Amino acid sequence: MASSGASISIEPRSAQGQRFLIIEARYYADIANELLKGAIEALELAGAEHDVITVPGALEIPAAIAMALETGDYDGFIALGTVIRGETTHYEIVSGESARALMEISVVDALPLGNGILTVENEAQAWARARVNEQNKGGGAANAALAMAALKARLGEQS
Ligand SMILES: Nc1c(NC[C@H](O)[C@H](O)[C@H](O)CO)[nH]c(=O)[nH]c1=O
Ligand SMILES: CC(=O)[C@@H](O)COP(=O)(O)O
Repeated sequence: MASSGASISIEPRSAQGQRFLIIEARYYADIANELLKGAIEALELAGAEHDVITVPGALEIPAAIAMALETGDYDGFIALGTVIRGETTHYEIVSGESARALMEISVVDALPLGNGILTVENEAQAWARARVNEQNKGGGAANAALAMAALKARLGEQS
């Protein structure tokens, strides 16, 4: 049955004139490089500008976004990192708390945010997800941020 309501697409439009901040945790530096490559390619393809800031680990990403928010310079955020399970319960803290804090800040502050923090069992799983010519999760996170920025702009136009 056809809907009578307006349809709001979240397909990214051209992001010309928009600026995104990539926050990358370089805990696993080589994997971080690949995630970053995918994210930058996606932003450039959409015509968006970007800055990159680096933090030590995934747990620092949400606070870095909170700090950057105060500048008012960004239309969206892309969180990149890799968390690999070790011997202890620390994995649960790093993977769960980083995701929880990202969800919280994105909802509370209505932020276009793509979560590209891999949470995996081993490096092989991480590489398969990071490689631009495989799962390209960095590009996927950037595309999610672009889509949400487009949605926010469209909803702003309607109000
Ligand atoms: N084990 C991983 C970490 N751990 C470090 C934390 O993110 C944090 O930097 C530290 O606890 C100091 O506050 N970070 C990752 O990004 N990936 C890991 O696998
Ligand atoms: C995800 C982690 O924090 C992990 O790398 C820590 O390893 P471990 O549990 O062996 O200390």
